[in-house]
Amino acid sequence: KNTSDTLSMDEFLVDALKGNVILGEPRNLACLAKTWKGDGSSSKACLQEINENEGVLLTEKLKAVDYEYREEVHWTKCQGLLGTGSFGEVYKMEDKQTGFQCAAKKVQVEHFRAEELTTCAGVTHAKVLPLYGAVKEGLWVTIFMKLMEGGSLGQLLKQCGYLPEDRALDYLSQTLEALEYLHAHNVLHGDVKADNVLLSGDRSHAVLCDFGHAAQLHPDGIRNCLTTGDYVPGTETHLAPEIVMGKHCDFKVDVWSSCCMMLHLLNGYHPWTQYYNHPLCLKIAKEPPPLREIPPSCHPSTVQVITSGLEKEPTKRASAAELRMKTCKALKQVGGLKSSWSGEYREPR
Ligand SMILES: CN1C=C[C@@](O)(C#Cc2ccnc(-n3nc(C(N)=O)c4cc(F)ccc43)c2)C1=O
Repeated sequence: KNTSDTLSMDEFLVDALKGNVILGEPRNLACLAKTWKGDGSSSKACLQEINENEGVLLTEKLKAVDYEYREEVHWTKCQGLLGTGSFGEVYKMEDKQTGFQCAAKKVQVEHFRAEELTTCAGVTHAKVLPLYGAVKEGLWVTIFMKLMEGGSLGQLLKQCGYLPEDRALDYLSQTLEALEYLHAHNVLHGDVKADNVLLSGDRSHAVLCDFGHAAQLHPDGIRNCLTTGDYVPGTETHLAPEIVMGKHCDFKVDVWSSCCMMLHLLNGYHPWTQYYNHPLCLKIAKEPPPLREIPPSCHPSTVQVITSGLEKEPTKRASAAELRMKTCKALKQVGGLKSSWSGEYREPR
């Protein structure tokens, strides 16, 4: 089918989807999500819109009833808040009909970015959090996703201070696997950090989440400047120099952030914060990369990994694929994954 047919097919589909919740495909959700732009002034929202319920569910475990899927009617939050993502709160939820439990992130329509869904819909990778669907109900967008019993790496760090080198290398390697896949599919994550890495119940598996800052970069390499348009910068301590300087940005910004996360895992605190006050972006632009924050106890190959990922010049910085290989080698050099979860607390360095 040529593009114009496909476009009209998508437009036709969106028209059919408006006002309904169906069991559908990722591309249906991606098309519908693009119509969920907050017009910025909820006063315009007429009564009909406040009552509107539409969306696409991607798994049969979440069952719409008569083309509706409403909170407290068809699904309900259970227990408390799991965490907070970019512009949203995350809850554990249960489908009232099937009893299936998963996680749900609620975002106000005016803060919703279609990229949060268009970049991860249809993405299937062992290291990326699976999307189960999304519905709009009035002025809220609720995004459903797989429940990760181990919580976030950020929460684990708060519990145990900082991680042993082998554990930190293992989580960095899994994060780089996700980035390698996303970058190969022209998706830039935009907010790589410990809070956005979720863990399985036994903490052995990690998945990358939170596409609220993601961007689909055009493969023809047109000048991508993340500080224009509706890009919402990620976490300040993890921002790459080219972002804070408003320069050309590409996938390498995620590699820089992943090594800022690595310093956070190894030290128990974000980089820059022990040496500088806010606004940190001026220091990130001016100062050399924070290599002095690498713990002296680290193996030389671990130092090499972080050094390659914290190159200020993006063209000299390692790609996610290159850094993952270096990280796997470093993990072998330190003797592989040995440290157990003894639950001991390590006072941040
Ligand atoms: C595929 N997809 C769809 C929405 C998404 O952009 C997100 C997110 C997000 C942001 C922050 N935090 C969590 N978060 N999720 C869980 C969970 N699934 O169990 C969770 C559990 C916690 F303990 C803390 C934060 C948590 C999830 C995305 O990636």
